[in-house]
Amino acid sequence: MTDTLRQLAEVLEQRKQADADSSYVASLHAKGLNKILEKVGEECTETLLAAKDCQHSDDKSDLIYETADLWFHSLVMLSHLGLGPEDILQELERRFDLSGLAEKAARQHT
Ligand SMILES: N=c1c2ncn([C@@H]3O[C@H](COP(=O)(O)OP(=O)(O)OP(=O)(O)O)[C@@H](O)[C@H]3O)c2ncn1[C@@H]1O[C@H](COP(=O)(O)O)[C@@H](O)[C@H]1O
Repeated sequence: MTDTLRQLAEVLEQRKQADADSSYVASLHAKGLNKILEKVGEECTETLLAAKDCQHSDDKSDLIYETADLWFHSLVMLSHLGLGPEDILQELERRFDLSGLAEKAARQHT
């Protein structure tokens, strides 16, 4: 699973140097951060709608498709800002064995 993210991140880094006419990722970088954020927001909304629509259905394919779009555009956003999936995975790993409720309580006492 992590290997897929690593491979995609490598492609995204290569596409920073690519021609915007032949690469969707390069075209997003060329349009700049605001366009990338607009796409992340759009995909986020589409993911929420797909989740609502499929909650009582056995067919979750739309949710899988929209979440893939959201993850992909989030990775482009991170790449644009000099970050990659390894930074997020590292943060998630740091949180292993730390209850969300305990973490929240600790924050409220600082
Ligand atoms: N995983 C993806 C991926 N997921 C989604 N998309 C594109 O993201 C876009 C999603 O935007 P929308 O659904 O809003 O469609 P749209 O209306 O065409 O978009 P806009 O015109 O509104 O920007 C579509 O063009 C999809 O093809 C992706 N484009 C590329 N990748 C990966 O990135 C690699 C590099 O892509 P290129 O830079 O195009 O070579 C590819 O080999 C893939 O591995």
